[in-house]
Amino acid sequence: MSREIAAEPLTPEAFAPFGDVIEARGAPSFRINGGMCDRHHDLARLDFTGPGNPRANISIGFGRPYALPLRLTLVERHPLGSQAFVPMTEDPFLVIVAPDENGVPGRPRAFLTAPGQGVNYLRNTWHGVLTPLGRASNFLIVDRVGGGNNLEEFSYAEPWIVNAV
Ligand SMILES: NC(=O)N[C@@H](O)C(=O)O
Ligand code: NI
Repeated sequence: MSREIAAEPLTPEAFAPFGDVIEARGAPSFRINGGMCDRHHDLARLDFTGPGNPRANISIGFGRPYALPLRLTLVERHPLGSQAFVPMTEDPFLVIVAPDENGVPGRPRAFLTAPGQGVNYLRNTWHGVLTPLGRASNFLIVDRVGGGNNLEEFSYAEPWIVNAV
């Protein structure tokens, strides 16, 4: 079995089992501010649970770029909360997810974002860490603060070679 992973274009349909694509696509949900603003509403399934009064947290991550092809060994998941990354530039980034197979991640899938697309990982979804491409850039992060352990990491025995052709 090849350990080469070719990135796919990020689409809501393909990504749906893993999370949501955050972007202003198609007609707006509705207009606000007297018609001066088109609102694309309720784009992500936020989900925070567990001990210690969990709540949403907004942060900014200054992500440094990774070179391709990427040797992927580490994926992680957040059992107590969803996690969203929205780029603050038009630069693409790599979105890596994997199905859960009895508690361990299976073969990863990689998606390349179109300019401006962000993602929301559903709670407990295996994913690679934030992987900017191109320039170092800021990302808005929406995830969980609260009690308990919200990070589970897994290292594959052999690396996957991820590329974006
Ligand atoms: N820890 C953190 O803020 N980021 C990671 O969870 C990640 O998915 O990049
Ligand atoms: Ni994460």
